[in-house]
Amino acid sequence: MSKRQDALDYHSSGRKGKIEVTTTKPCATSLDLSLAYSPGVAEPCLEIEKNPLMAYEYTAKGNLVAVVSNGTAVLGLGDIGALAGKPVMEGKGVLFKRFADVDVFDIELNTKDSDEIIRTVKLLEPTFGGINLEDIKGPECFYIEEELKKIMNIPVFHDDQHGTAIIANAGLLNALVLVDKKIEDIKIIVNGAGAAGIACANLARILGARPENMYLCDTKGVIFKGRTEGMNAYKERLANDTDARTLEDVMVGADVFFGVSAKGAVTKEMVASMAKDPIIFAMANPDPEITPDEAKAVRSDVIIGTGRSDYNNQINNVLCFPFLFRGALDTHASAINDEMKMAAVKALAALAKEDVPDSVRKAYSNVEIKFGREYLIPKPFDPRVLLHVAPAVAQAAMDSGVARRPIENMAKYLESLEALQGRSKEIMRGLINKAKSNPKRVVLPEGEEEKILRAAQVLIDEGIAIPILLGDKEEILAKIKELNLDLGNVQIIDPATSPKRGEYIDALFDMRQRKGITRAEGKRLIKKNRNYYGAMMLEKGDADALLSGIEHHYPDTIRPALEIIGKQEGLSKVHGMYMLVFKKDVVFCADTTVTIEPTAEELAETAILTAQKVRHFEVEPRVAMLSFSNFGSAEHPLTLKVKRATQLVKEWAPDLIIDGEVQANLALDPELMERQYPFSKLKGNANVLIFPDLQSGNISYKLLTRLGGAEAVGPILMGMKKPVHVLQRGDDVSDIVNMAAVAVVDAQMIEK
Ligand SMILES: NC(=O)C1=CN([C@@H]2O[C@H](COP(=O)(O)OP(=O)(O)OC[C@H]3O[C@@H](n4cnc5c(N)ncnc54)[C@H](OP(=O)(O)O)[C@@H]3O)[C@@H](O)[C@H]2O)C=CC1
Ligand SMILES: CC(=O)C(=O)O
Ligand SMILES: [Mg+2]
Repeated sequence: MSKRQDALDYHSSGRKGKIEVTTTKPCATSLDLSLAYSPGVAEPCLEIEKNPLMAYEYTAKGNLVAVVSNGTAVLGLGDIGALAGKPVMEGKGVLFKRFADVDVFDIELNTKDSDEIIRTVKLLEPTFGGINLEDIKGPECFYIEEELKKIMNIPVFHDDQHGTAIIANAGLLNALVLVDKKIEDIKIIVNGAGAAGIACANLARILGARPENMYLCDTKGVIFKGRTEGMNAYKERLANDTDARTLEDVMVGADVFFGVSAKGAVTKEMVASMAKDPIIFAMANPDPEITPDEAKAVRSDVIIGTGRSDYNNQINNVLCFPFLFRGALDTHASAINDEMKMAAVKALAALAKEDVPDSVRKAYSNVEIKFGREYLIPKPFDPRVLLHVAPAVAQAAMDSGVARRPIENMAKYLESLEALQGRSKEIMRGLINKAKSNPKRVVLPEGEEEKILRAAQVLIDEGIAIPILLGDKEEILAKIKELNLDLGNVQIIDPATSPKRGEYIDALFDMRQRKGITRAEGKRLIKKNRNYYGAMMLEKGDADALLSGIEHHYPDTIRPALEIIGKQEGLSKVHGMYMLVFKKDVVFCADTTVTIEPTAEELAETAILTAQKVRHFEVEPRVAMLSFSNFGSAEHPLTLKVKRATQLVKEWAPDLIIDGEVQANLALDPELMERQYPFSKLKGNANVLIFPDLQSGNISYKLLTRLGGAEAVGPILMGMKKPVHVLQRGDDVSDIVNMAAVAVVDAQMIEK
């Protein structure tokens, strides 16, 4: 199918268009109706009448942005009219929602009369927390924005001007670092002197570019002092005192080209005439002024970005407006000012220099992403952009006095932004904060693995754990250097040469001599098998937790821990669970990894240990003992086993909220439970699901991740004497960090 057809089908398949409105409150009963609408709704109305700021409390205003366009400069398609521009405006709504959870109404206005637009938008003020002007052409856009800013008390921001300027200049600052040039010295060409061009030029000047080194061009060529054709006050202010008349003229010796004009406006010859290490941001959409392939064909030293997502270095305002508005809305800012824009430039530029998480690499087909010529600015799917840009903007709003609701606790604010990105972040953040309150030593036997080293960096930077790396010291240090990490004085131990190896060999021999291990074999295991060395460190108190398995088979990792550490006294087995995170829910599933056919006693043990572990996550467990029967509805040895296990849990842990045996749908439907089985102890839907055997547990959690879209954290091992967790092959850095936090909190509990 053609790309054109793909795009048309994308827009027309299913519900037409790209957006719909959903509600945030229930409206299922007549009580709901009386609250949502008459008579209840009168109460918030009266509160807002008394104090208009209460609209932020009782309505969606504070998170609602109008994307307003008259369709006169839709991408680089030009004046295609308000209606034809609607797919782009809906698209902006999708991006606002996807990247920053900002709600949008797109408003297409069928007029080219600037004053009519101003009047209309002003009248919309009660509805919205902010106004994002989009694809309104220059020079009208300047007047419209300036006037609206004067008369409105909510942020008004023309995305094509400032969003583009912010991202282009953030990219420029980083590109200049790479080519070792100073902004004061460079010659900059801006092609296109409309909304985007004028704003890009103005911001570059604020950042230090010299007016005499900057040349603007439009359809009539260079904008020079004294030109009369096609001029306006905004072009006039940036006119250069020059004899050059064409783009071709000014491109000679230029260091930087900003293209915000039209497809194909730049030729290969022009690129060839630029200075050494030329920087080209060909930002026209959907087709750039010149493609990266064309530019690279004539200049191997070029650094190039485009507005498109299918090339490296996407210089597009999508990287700005969702996050900038997030910070502005969260502070109830009355405006988006220069300080906030500058904060966004700096935050974006700085973030590109940081190490990139695996989740981002995965979203981009695992390509290596590292600050450099092909990665100047962060990627839109990098979840850290929200966490860096929104707080920087919010802080600038507060510092510059436009915030009407200052953020009192930035750390909490950051957590709330993480929560926007999913429940897992929120729950994991709780656990990570617990870990940070008293970090413990976590030994990582796979010390030279890249993911382990990157995870160690996060653990150190965030103060979650004190990593100890096992492996060849020289090799690990070289890898740290190659990855550009800074692990400070991280402890690195080579088991082959460690002074402790004798003591550990003796201990292993003592433990295992009657279980078939000779002294020579003990020596080999401690020196050569780092999982044995790591487990022995834990046993001897030289580490507080062990985390391994990223490059090993599960049995190879767990065996040394079972032999050396062993399970807790009084337990029949160790048990394994997964935390499954859905958009709105979290469930904990066990046993998903260890015991194939548990007895009733073992099942009861799984339930109790899982409930205990769930409390580490600050979640109150509600346990369902799953089967294919509801409270005796089907009598069979398998259902009777679950029934008996439930009774045992009730005896052994009488305070636990638990019931069974139940079918999965009933466990997750409190209304049905209340209606049909009002006697059940399980009130509210279950968040801990105990499966009757390993087959059902393992199959279910895998189905839930595959078909249900759940994110899985685990396997979390329960019942070991000391904290040991097994990583999965293919785990990301964030998975390793999460499991380290789990291990640290385990270690804290043991200390208590
Ligand atoms: N990557 C990104 O994030 C963004 C990219 N853009 C792109 O920038 C372009 C302009 O958008 P915007 O500023 O909003 O539109 P405007 O209509 O406000 O401005 C367009 C400007 O480009 C000039 N122009 C048009 N064609 C040419 C050409 N062949 N050579 C030189 N100048 C030309 C026009 O000249 P004149 O004044 O003589 O009419 C005008 O100055 C679009 O392609 C758009 O997609 C815009 C915003 C963000
Ligand atoms: C990206 C954008 O806003 C534009 O091309 O108009
Ligand atoms: Mg636009």
